[in-house]
Amino acid sequence: MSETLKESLSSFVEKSTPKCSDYDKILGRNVLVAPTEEQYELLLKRLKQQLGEGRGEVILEIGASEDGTENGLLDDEVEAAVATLQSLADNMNCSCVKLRERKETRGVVVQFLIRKILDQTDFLEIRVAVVGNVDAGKSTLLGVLTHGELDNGRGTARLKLFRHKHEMESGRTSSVGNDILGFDGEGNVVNKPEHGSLDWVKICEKSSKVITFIDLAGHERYLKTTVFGMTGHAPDFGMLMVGANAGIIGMTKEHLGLALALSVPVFVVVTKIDMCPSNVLQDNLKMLVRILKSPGCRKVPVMVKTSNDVVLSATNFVSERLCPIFQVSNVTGENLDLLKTFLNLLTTKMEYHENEPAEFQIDDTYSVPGVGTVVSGTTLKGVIRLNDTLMLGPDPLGHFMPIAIKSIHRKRMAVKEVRAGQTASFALKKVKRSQIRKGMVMVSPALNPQSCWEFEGEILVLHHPTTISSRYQAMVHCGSIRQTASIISMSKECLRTGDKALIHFRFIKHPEYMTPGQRMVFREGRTKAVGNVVKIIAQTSPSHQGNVRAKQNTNKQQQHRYGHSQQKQNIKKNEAEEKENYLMEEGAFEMNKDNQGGQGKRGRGRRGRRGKGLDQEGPLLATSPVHLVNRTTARVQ
Ligand SMILES: Nc1nc2c(ncn2[C@@H]2O[C@H](COP(=O)(O)OP(=O)(O)OP(=O)(O)O)[C@@H](O)[C@H]2O)c(=O)[nH]1
Repeated sequence: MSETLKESLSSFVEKSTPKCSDYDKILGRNVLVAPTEEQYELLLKRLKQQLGEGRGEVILEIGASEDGTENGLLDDEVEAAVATLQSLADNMNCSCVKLRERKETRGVVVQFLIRKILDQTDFLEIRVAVVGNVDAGKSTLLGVLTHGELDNGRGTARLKLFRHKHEMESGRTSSVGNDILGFDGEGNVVNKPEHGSLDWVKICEKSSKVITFIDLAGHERYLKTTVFGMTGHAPDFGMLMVGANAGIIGMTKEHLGLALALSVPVFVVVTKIDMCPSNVLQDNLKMLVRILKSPGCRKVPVMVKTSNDVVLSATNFVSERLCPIFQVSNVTGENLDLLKTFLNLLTTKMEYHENEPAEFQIDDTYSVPGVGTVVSGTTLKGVIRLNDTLMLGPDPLGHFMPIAIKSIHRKRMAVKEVRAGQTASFALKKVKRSQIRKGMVMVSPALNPQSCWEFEGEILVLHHPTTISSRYQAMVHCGSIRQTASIISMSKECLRTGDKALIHFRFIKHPEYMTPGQRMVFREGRTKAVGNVVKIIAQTSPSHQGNVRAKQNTNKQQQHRYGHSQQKQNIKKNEAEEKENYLMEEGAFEMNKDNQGGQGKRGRGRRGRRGKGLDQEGPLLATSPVHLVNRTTARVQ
């Protein structure tokens, strides 16, 4: 183990290791060597609890003494302890894989990965949001990891991941993409591309753990999409990418700040070490460590250089505070094995409640030929089974409608159920894609879901150039909700950077489904505030503006349903409007410095109508059919 890692961890581990009096009887070096019956039962109970906390896996150490002195087991003791551990693992239907062994004062201390053995259609799921400035090498690293082929330094690896024609042409990611990396029980990568493409079903069948990378755009103009990826896709971890030669530039700090604000634990991957002079690399690493340790971040950075470091940092990566740093090359492959081992060992401590009524947040919708309307998203609570009836909503009037789950896919694999913490897509019957939008939910009828136009949030302003006061409007990101809201009132007269306040918000377009305690981001351009939803304000009649809008939308829906003579025309009009709304949402009509062409005029018109305070960024998504077609047929999980 490198000295720096040892030093950084020693103080940290002591503070973060929980002491639990219930399990006093199973502490100590020898407990696994010859446990009594009572101890064995307690060990089993503890293992069950740890597996539950780690969503199906845990790293255990044998041979460490209670007080840290006289560590280590002798050869025959190790044999006995391993036999006990194996028996405990068998009892819990788990695999038991040795990770590393170290010499201590008395003998050896060994660490094992205990992982639940699941059937072919089940696997552990970890979501990693990939962030970092443009050109940091995000898409390239994902291409290299998931396809097993190194990059040539000129972008060959990333081509496998781009979804849009304009991405191929510009080399820039613009949408939220998903890529998966599967590990079998022994920790081997199972991804095997056939003719350049990956069969997700095969990967999932062979995997006991699947890492889903949420590939987010690095460019500032796509910040709205990046924030949506971080809030709406519920990542367990953030992988912050930094180009070795460029260092902390552009959006790197913004993305790090976002992960911190959303309490997503972060690890850093420094790429391009093959092409960076060592003095530049050292300077950039120093700067990175300084930023991570700064009062704003309060992280404990650790450089991961050996496989021992990997196990140690993965074992202690239970807290948001630790921040492992990897230095890799996508061209030579240096240190990529360390990163892969680390990914295999990642376990989330996020709590998911399977016993509560189901809640599913929708982050995308699709029209799949021959299947119909499909929604994808994350199961936040409970278990959703085939043929369950859930309440889908809220619609523009704030209502929910019952909807039956006709088929479920996890990572494109047909399954019978999904549990809290897992992403999935559902094929829905008798509902048009145009009736569903990102941010809607599907929840158990037992929750009797209510929508809200207004809510209260406790907010900390991270950055604002001047002051925020009532009637200020900005984008609320909360789960997969992404809608402009205006400030009705605040507990303070005005807010500046660093101020905290209780704020009463009102959505401007339609009601949403929210729950107290949800994390939220309130932002416009570089203005950023974060906080929690504290109160949902039940409201029987929405605001006037909302009411009119809601009525218009409902009328359109009724016309769809009852098939008036103008039905076809209306459908066309609705579709055109929906397309326009979508493009408007994505900022395609907004003016942008890089594009002063035909769209600009339209952009000004839109901007004019949308008024002050709306999202200022102007991603120039292609408005060509290519983009729209791609979007519609984008990958379904
Ligand atoms: N020499 C070298 N080049 C790399 C490495 N990683 C990425 N590159 C190159 O860096 C360029 C940018 O990589 P991308 O993967 O597109 O960067 P990105 O962070 O995904 O950029 P956005 O998608 O726009 O956010 C490409 O030309 C890659 O070939 C590396 O480790 N070494």
